[in-house]
Amino acid sequence: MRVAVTKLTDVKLLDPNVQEDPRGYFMESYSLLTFSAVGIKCVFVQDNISLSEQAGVLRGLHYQLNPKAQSKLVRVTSGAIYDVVVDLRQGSPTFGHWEGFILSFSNKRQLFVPQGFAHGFCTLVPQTEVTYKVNEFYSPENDRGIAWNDPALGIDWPLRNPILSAKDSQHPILADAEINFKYEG
Ligand SMILES: Cc1cn([C@H]2C[C@H](O)[C@@H](COP(=O)(O)OP(=O)(O)O[C@H]3O[C@H](C)C(=O)[C@H](O)[C@H]3O)O2)c(=O)[nH]c1=O
Repeated sequence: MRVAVTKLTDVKLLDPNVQEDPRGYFMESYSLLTFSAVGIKCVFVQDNISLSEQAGVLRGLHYQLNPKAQSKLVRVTSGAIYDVVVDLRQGSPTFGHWEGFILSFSNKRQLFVPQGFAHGFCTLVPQTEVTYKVNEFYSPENDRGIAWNDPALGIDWPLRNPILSAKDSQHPILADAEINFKYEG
């Protein structure tokens, strides 16, 4: 498995080994052994799947507060997304910085989003299914979000008028958001 360097420390973009043969392909989408070897040592406790029927759906930017903060391992099992993370760790040299990645069924790339980051994506094609592992259970009382279009973040989404849930159209900007993550260097 190859790990691409990202601009945000601890965020990892992964290219798993794909074993192709005349029948098609096989790949280990997750293994504690190979993922620990690249520094992803958390134990995942829940798998999530979302399907977005249309292109232009934007889900995010979400995070859970401590003590229920989540690390996420994200991959696309149908279609394609522009996947975005934002550093929310107070004291981080990249606090408030964002980075975007194209994850797709065809490129088989995965993104590791550590706790302390907001996460969101927009779909690039219809019928896009996103599958992701989390290392902490869903906690509605700790579920928070920041505005996808916060001018201070300046995220360069590949769309202008996304399809949003009511919740995602009402998140505060980062400056007004409740966060409790500390950068540990
Ligand atoms: C996250 C979650 C949600 N739900 C329920 C709550 C709602 O009744 C329904 C849809 O939830 P929500 O609108 O928050 O789903 P998304 O907009 O896809 O949010 C997710 O997508 C962004 C990109 C993320 O990174 C988060 O992990 C997650 O918040 O599923 C559950 O039952 N369990 C869960 O773990």
